[in-house]
Amino acid sequence: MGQIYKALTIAGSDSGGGAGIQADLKTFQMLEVYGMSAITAVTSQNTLGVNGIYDIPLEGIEGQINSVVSDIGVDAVKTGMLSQPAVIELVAEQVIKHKITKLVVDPVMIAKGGASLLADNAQDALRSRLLPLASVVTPNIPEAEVITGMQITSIHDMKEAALRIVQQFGAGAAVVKGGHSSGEPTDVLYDGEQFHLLTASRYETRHTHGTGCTFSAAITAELAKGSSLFDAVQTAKRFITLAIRYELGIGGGHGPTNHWAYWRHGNMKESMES
Ligand SMILES: Nc1ncnc2c1ncn2[C@@H]1O[C@H](COP(=O)(O)OP(=O)(O)OP(=O)(O)O)[C@@H](O)[C@H]1O
Ligand SMILES: Cc1ncc(COP(=O)(O)O)c(N)n1
Repeated sequence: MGQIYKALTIAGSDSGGGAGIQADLKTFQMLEVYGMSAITAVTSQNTLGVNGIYDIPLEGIEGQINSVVSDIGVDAVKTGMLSQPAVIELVAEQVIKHKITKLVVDPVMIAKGGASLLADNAQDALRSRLLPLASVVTPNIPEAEVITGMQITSIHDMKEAALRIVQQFGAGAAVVKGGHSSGEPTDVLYDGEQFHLLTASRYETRHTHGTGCTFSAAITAELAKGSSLFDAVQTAKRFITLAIRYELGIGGGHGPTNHWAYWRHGNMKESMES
């Protein structure tokens, strides 16, 4: 079987299977990384929206992380929905305690349907406790605006926000995602030294539930395998573009992306270009 690479996601459960823990584990699996989870909250959710949020007690979250790390070990970790300031605090402590060096922080704040997945009073904890530990942070445009306090209306602004997330808040790198912009969905990576723009075609579809989770999980999987940050982000961009392009068309609202697409269509050269 060769070497087994391992990744842990610390995030919320999406009963509908398109975002959160479920999206992360499907993505890890497709990229041939062994996936593990520490669930922070259970959501009852489908493509129409979030119907309920049930937070897991702190000792339960800590127990899941300790169980996994102490026995199986992790090559990379990602965070998603962290829900409350105390959860952020706990995760930061665990990252330090377990000497996690490859940490992808997806600063999940609001679900596509509008439900809040991060308490308003948790934003400070996110900025001060978690961002300095992150190898890379992956906000969408509204999240980058909340983190930096600046308005983002152009690629120039996206670059400025990515720069601030690194220089002001201490993250190793930042990718400001362009899914919420108009026009091509260009993502801006600042790796601490230079900017890289990652562009793809925009597919007009309502089935974009969990795009951010899937993208950041793909970065995590590639980092777990030892890829450079730039290569990991490039692979993740390809993974999510194909997952959006080959939509499944499930559910009456914002349906999930297609986590099989990279595997089924990823080796077709033209699949990203047409
Ligand atoms: N319609 C689209 N066509 C192609 N790529 C897209 C589209 N929408 C988003 N993307 C890409 O998907 C990735 C995720 O970006 P997005 O800005 O949607 O994240 P997000 O809002 O955090 O996602 P979510 O909250 O749904 O999990 C980025 O690489 C972005 O460029
Ligand atoms: C448990 C969980 N985590 C993350 C998201 C964000 O995904 P989206 O913005 O596509 O709803 C979500 N809806 N649910």
